[in-house]
Amino acid sequence: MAVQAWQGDKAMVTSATEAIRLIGVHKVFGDVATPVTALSDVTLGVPSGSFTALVGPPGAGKSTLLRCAAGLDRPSRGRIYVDGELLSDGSEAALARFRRKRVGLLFQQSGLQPALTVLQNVILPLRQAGRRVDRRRCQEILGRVGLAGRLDALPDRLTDAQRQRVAIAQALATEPRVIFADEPTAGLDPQGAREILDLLAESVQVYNQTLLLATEDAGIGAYTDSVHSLTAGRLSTPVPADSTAGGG
Ligand SMILES: Nc1ncnc2c1ncn2[C@@H]1O[C@H](COP(=O)(O)OP(=O)(O)OP(=O)(O)O)[C@@H](O)[C@H]1O
Repeated sequence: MAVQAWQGDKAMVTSATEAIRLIGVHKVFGDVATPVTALSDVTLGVPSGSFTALVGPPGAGKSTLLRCAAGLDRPSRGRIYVDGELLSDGSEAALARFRRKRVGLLFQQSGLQPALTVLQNVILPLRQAGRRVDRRRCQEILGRVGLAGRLDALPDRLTDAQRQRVAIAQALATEPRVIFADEPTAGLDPQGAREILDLLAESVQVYNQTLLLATEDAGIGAYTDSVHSLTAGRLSTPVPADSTAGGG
């Protein structure tokens, strides 16, 4: 098991089954005169192989938490472990390497390259990470997200939901252990949103990945293993999926 123990933290339970652990994470933006506290003493464990949601209103700190956990931003205080690696101490170069190799990012805007086809967009992150490109596998992933017939299409010929499917395929292609998704269904109609969430839930199972997803949608529990609630930068007790989804 690649996950190291969270040693030195006597209060924490050592766990080899957690993909993400935040310990006492604070994040303050702004200067000393006008600080904005985005995260306040957040401690959170996300089990390996789970689909975990972070729910909260606008400004609650969801994006900040995801950005810190994905190594895109640094906490002001506290420690973050992802896939057994302590992030908070890493250099910029080490963080960038970590992101390319271990983390998948799925954000509101898909960030697809408009001049590249669907298949080329899925191959791109592999090339950027210096990885061997297995076109057959990329095609298989695109088939799994329902785009087998659109491999050669350019992004502007797709619907919003299809573009988000390409972004999911991109996130899956590099085989990250952990995927961070920030409002991945924003702007989609209810049917499109349901399809994307079903797809993400299925991908977590098929590829045995860990997904931490931020949303304002309190109904997310129907898709996830657990839901954490974030309000004004503070986390409240997780809600077991059984109590929100009727055990299904
Ligand atoms: N780069 C930044 N500089 C200053 N303040 C920031 C910055 N990023 C976030 N904040 C502030 O931190 C707080 C949390 O913002 P964050 O975007 O993490 O919340 P959120 O729950 O993701 O909300 P939303 O869904 O609206 O993005 C807010 O008060 C926000 O204004």
